[in-house]
Amino acid sequence: MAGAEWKSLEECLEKHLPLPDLQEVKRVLYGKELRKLDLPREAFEAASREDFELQGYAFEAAEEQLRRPRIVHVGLVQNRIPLPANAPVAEQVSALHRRIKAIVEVAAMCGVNIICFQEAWTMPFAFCTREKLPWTEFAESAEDGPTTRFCQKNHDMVVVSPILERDSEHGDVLWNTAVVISNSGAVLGKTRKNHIPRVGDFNESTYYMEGNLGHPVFQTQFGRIAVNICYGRHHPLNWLMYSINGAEIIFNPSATIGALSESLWPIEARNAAIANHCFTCAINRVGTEHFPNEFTSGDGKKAHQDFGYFYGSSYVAAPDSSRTPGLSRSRDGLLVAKLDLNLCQQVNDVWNFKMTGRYEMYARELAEAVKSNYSPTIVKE
Ligand SMILES: NC(=O)NCCC(=O)O
Repeated sequence: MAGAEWKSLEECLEKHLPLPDLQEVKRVLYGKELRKLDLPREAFEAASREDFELQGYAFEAAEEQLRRPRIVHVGLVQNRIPLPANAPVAEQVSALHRRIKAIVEVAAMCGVNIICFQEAWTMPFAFCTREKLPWTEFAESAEDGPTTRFCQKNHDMVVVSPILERDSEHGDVLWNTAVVISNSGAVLGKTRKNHIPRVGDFNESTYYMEGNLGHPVFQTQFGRIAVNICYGRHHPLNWLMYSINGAEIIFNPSATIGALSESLWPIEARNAAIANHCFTCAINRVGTEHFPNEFTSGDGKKAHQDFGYFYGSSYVAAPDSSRTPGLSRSRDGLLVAKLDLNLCQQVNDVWNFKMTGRYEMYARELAEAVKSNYSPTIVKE
């Protein structure tokens, strides 16, 4: 499995395919070609100074007679942890705040309205270790913890800030949470990871339970948004419920490694955008994180001190099946995408998945299927 030395699928295709083949391959793999955004020169200069990748693409919709275009610029941030996982907790958090501040400033230059960071962005993804300290010390209040206060200084942007939450008002319970901060600076609300992985080194059930807040959708000045945290992307019903509640953009802040999921990555969020007539934004962290103590995961493999390679490759997908190229597999990056939310309804009117979804039939059948005395309908000779 390639690490940082293999830069991206896109770079590989561009290097090896003759132009006519490249165009057809891209048409099939990425849908209709997106226009590159003309981002300000000073944004590229700042990105280069700060050593992160900056890319921008526009998703266009047809002109309508009765509705004006509903334009929103989203920003997706992927990054490495700047300090090693054994550095003092407060120093790690401060270093991540500093890193993200530099990227958010460039997002502001690019006119980003809604920005989303990666899953548990204030910490190393330490849940593989199953150790409690020091990792539980990274947990903070969603309402007024230091990271939420940091995100409230936000350049008139809505900020989606996925953190490890400590809910001190309710038994000090920890959650995997995304806080949504309005562009006014107010905390609009929070949402919690609904599906907790029990796969490979992803031992997250040691730290928190499945989310108990359902599928909230946040009405922002720029559109209705929802957050489907990482492993939730493998669950089509999770995407569906955010969409049924009216989400036009669903963010998927993640932490996932190449050996486990890289072949699933380009498919799942993109399929969700198609199936639910909405935009989806898939974000993954970058690099290999090393932990002080060895751990095993009951899979017969030798004890090890790292998770494997987080392959970045963040991208945005649209309801018409088009998608941006991914950010690189190896560098920190900011992906800016200009969306016209009118595309959601336009694609809905063409494909009618909501109208043809037969949800009442599935609701009835699922209500039966979850009963303990259910026997599956199998017709036998
Ligand atoms: N963070 C997380 O839920 N990772 C699980 C692995 C995956 O979904 O690819």
